[in-house]
Amino acid sequence: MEYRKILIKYGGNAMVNQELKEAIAQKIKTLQNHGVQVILVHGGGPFINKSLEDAGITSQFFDGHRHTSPEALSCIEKTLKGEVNSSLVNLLNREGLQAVGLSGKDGKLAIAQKRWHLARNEAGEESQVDLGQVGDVKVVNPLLLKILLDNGFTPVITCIASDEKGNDFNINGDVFAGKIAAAMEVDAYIVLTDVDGLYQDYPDPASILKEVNLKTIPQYYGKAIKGGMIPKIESCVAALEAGVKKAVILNGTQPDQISDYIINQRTIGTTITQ
Ligand SMILES: Nc1ncnc2c1ncn2[C@@H]1O[C@H](COP(=O)(O)OP(=O)(O)O)[C@@H](O)[C@H]1O
Ligand SMILES: CC(=O)N[C@@H](CCC(=O)OP(=O)(O)O)C(=O)O
Repeated sequence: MEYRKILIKYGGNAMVNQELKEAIAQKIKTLQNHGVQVILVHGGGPFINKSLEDAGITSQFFDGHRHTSPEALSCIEKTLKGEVNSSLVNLLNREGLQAVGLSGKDGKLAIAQKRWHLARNEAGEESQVDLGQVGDVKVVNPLLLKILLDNGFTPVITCIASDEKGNDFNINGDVFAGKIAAAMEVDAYIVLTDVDGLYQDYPDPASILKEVNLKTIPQYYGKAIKGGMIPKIESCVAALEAGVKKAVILNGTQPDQISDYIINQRTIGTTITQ
């Protein structure tokens, strides 16, 4: 298949060092040279962990979502924008791209709403968890991103957004990326993390599931799909259900996987199929 427009979600766990981030930036430039428009959405979990620790703020995860107090949110926003986003924009610009750093707030490209998280215990009982200032994406306004892409700019977007009243929210990077991928009607949604894909028996890499069908996903929750994999898979499902043709989880610590998948069309990673 021909890829004209793709969204890459770059997870913080795959931003291991500067060389690796540079290699990812080079791959994005290669894709652009091949006529592929790229939207880059990023998180930065390990960088946030460090900033919160330095500030003496503790945080806890529920099914891959970080409970976020107002005090933590301020620290998270500074880290994602001032540290992670700014560094990625810089690396892409150095490769010769024209990168534009954004969050959901810019041009109101994503409007958030508070997330009421539904947690399930081992007995299968559901309860609502208040995650504080954690949001979901309510609406995406694609115009700004279209204008940027059509004029040769590379949007680099981090997962902070406000609701209509201007309240700020921390949104899981995968959840945020899946919604943008859907609204931008990309040809492929690529999730870069620090493992080769979804493993049936984590952490055994030999147990990688090469293909998982939307219909069979529910049987993996609580088994293969745990922790950080929950929002990743959920975001792939959301993107596919909204019409995105391909969703795949690749290993961002092996940057060649990006060109292998998009340019050489090799079957790698875990593909979530319709
Ligand atoms: N079945 C599984 N297969 C692969 N990874 C898994 C699985 N279950 C949980 N994980 C964890 O999910 C992590 C990736 O999610 P996350 O930590 O949120 O990364 P990122 O920063 O890329 O978003 C992996 O590093 C791994 O520890
Ligand atoms: C609500 C929530 O969990 N927000 C995430 C945002 C960053 C993120 O998702 O980073 P990765 O893509 O590296 O995992 C957090 O605070 O860690």
